[in-house]
Amino acid sequence: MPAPQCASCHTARAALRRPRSGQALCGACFCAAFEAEVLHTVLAGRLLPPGAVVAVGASGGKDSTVLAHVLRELAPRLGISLHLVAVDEGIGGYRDAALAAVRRQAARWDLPLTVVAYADLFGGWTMDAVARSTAGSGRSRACCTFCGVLRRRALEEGARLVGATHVVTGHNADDMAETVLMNFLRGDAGRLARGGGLGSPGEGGALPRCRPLQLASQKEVVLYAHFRRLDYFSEECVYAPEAFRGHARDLLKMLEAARPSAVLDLVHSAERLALAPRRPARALCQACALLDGLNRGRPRLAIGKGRRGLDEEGPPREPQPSRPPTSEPVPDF
Ligand SMILES: Nc1ncnc2c1ncn2[C@@H]1O[C@H](COP(=O)(O)OP(=O)(O)OP(=O)(O)O)[C@@H](O)[C@H]1O
Repeated sequence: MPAPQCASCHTARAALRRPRSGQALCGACFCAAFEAEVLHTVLAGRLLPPGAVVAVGASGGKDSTVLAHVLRELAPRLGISLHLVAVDEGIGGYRDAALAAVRRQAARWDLPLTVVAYADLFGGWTMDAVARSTAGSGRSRACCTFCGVLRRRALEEGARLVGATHVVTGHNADDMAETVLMNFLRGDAGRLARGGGLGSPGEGGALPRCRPLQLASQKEVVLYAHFRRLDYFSEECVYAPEAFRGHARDLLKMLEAARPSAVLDLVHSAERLALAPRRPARALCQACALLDGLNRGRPRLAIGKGRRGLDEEGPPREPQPSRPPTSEPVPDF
């Protein structure tokens, strides 16, 4: 049976059915619809005002590749300028190849690119050194906790370096729904309450951040990359396989099979949640608390598995001399 006609232009043959609506579209009309929806997300949420200098967190993966491409298409209408910021976490056998993809994108799209490295920002610590330091049971989970916090800080530093006024990341609806599930499963009411919405207005002096793809499904991000023939890096991080997120992802797939709207329902429920009162400011920010634990050779304390961790409050600690990760810290996992 021949493919139906595109429901939008009525001239080309449809190349896909949109996963959520079932609408049959040709590749060109699908890409135009996808871009229009991201434009709507940005305008309706007032995420990026005219004149904004936007640092795009560029990992080389499909989401940030699609985000950078879509924002480049929309930039003239939004009146914004873009700067790619890539973070080199120091993950051997993974990040170098991903960074090569970012460099190709920057050259092809004629966008400025700045690379910032954990090793330079965090007193010599790379993710490989952190992984060695936290080796033992639960190693990979700890890696993702450290990496998430440090990457957030690194992106902020990179964005400031290039004079950005806003930071955007490529998180899509599936990423957000997984995060909501993870926070529920961990009973982390504070993160649930803080994680909703399309971004943060830039509290505590931080640059405003947003996620323009937050309402786009992973399947459609992949379809957009396919029809726009985008070149991206698709391998999984070497530390990801045992991360807790994998369980949330499996659970989400089962939920979605039973209830196709489950992903967006979870995203929207998080937007409306206000479970926990705001926590008082910590003596140390998350990144500094983690680095402090690493430098003491006690990473377990920093992620909340010790007596006074990331999620516990306490009086400020005496500053410790920074210890470069040349010798193996005593693992306490
Ligand atoms: N090394 C990095 N440098 C700059 N930004 C990053 C980096 N890693 C992640 N990000 C930003 O954080 C977002 C979420 O990253 P994460 O790795 O959690 O998810 P992802 O779905 O695999 O994203 P992507 O497909 O873009 O890699 C990315 O889309 C990107 O904007």
